Amino acid sequence: MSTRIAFLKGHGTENDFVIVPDPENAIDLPPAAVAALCDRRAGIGGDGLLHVVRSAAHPEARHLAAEAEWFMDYRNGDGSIAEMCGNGVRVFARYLQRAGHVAEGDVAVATRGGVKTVHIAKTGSDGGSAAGDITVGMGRALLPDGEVTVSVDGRSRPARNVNMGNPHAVVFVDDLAHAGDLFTAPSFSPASAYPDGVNVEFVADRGPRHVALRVHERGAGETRSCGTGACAVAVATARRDGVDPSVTGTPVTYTVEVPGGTLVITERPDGEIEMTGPAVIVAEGVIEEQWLENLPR
Ligand SMILES: N[C@H](CCC[C@H](N)C(=O)O)C(=O)O
Repeated sequence: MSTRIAFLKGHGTENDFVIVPDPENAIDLPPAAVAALCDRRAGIGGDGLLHVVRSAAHPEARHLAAEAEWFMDYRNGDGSIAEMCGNGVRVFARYLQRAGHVAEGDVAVATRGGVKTVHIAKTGSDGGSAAGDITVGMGRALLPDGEVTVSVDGRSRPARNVNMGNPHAVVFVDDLAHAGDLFTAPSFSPASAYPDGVNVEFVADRGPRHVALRVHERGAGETRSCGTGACAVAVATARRDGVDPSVTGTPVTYTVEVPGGTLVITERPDGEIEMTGPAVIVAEGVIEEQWLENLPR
């Protein structure tokens, strides 16, 4: 009799995730297994997978256990590992709340990009789909120097290099259709700018402090939303607009429309970036361990 492993499905502005609760880090999830679970036909389907592990039980998070009881072991849908996932950490917090591990209010979550503070507002009657339910302290953006270009459909455009713990290239366009079909990853130059690949965001203005984006995510393809990408876009747009809260001493807030909804990003004078948006648990079920064990390794 095979063991049945619990999973849940959730999303934040339609960036969707398979959630695998595994407090003691007992479930082996090699890249091929993650890719199979995230497969939208032969598996459960998701842009990524959130492996829910106690920090003390994971070699990469043990040193953070005193600060954050839970570690978000984030994987991209192709099985690759990313340092951070902004929509994912909101959905992760929603899972912790639903499972009774945390109440509404503040919770610290360990990630490969450091410990993030998450504030869970009182869940609305709609189960958390309302915008503005969960706020994440995303840390500071790094804006490395050096020219970067991104090419799609044979046209190169300048891009702003922004690191949110994971790498981003932000391209300003007049029309989001200029991003092309995004069936394949845009190319970038110089190759040295992103030795481990990059998340590419195309941004169009929608009004004062209001932009819209499309994104090709490293390890996932075009997604309906990217939380770290929305933060990178907000900071790149602020700098394009000549705004730097560390200089003005005043926070700046951007509304970022993603194909799957809306995220609100605030950059504070100390450089901390806060992202607010919804997070919804859609379903729960079981994974047949026999199926998981028979996957290619
Ligand atoms: N694909 C990204 C990780 C997920 C980021 C995105 N889903 C987010 O919400 O931040 C990367 O490889 O860096």
